[in-house]
Amino acid sequence: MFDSRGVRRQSLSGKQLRLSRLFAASSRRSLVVPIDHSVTIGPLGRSDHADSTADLLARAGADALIVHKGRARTIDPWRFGSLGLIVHLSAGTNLSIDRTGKVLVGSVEECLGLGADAVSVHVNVGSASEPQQLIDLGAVSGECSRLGVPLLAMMYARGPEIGVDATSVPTLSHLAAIATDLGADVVKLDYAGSPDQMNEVVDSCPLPILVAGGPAVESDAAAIDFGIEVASSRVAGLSFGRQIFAAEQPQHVAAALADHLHGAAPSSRALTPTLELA
Ligand SMILES: O=C(CO)COP(=O)(O)O
Ligand SMILES: N[C@@H](CC=O)C(=O)O
Repeated sequence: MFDSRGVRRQSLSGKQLRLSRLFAASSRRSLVVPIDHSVTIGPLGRSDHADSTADLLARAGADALIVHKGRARTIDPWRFGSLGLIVHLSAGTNLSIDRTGKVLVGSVEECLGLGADAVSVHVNVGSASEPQQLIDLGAVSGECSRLGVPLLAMMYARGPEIGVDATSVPTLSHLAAIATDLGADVVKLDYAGSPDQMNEVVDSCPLPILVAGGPAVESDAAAIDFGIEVASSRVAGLSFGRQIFAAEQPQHVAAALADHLHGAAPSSRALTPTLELA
């Protein structure tokens, strides 16, 4: 589409518009903070922890929070003035016989009713229930396309007999390919171990990649250094949960990472080509 001056204008879809809210306009990069761990491991703090975490993330300049639907209702809506809301649709617990099993616990429509900007699904490739988890990813991506809602796929190689290195370039590229093929808009992966190796994964994948933080490191400074190292690759951003909410000073770590990402050179894969707005 061209305007009267012959300048090409991208016609917007709901999915593209919502997706653009999750990335900083300056860098096209994103700091997303998941706090969806409580279904798996139990409470992450006091009863108001989700609200206080959303408050500090908004102050720190993070781009979005990932939380389950019921927990989202414990958060003051005013926190979401600048902070995006991603509602997580997967659940599984560490008390289960199948600790890598995941089931869907909500619908995209329900998340829209909560005000979500996007939804997320977690898939453990290699789990005994991998086939059902793939069915669920495909079904949610279909619903997301119909309703114009971005889908973040959290892809991990996890299972009792996983016969590959879960963070190798081939494995991470395979996980990213599954997310791409089944219709996700953004994929979250473990770190490949070095910026060069992460760039190999980026080069295999048309989707923006966010890197997960993994278990909290021993100091806030180490968490920040780790995030800066990851961000020196061409990934679209960070999805750091425990590195931030388990930090001694979560707001300090989140602010340092958000500042770094937003001041950094744009990632070439930060947004899909259809998201170039002008
Ligand atoms: O899957 C996860 C949260 O959704 C794990 O995130 P972290 O490794 O950053 O804690
Ligand atoms: N994303 C995980 C929770 C955090 O570790 C899940 O869906 O189980």
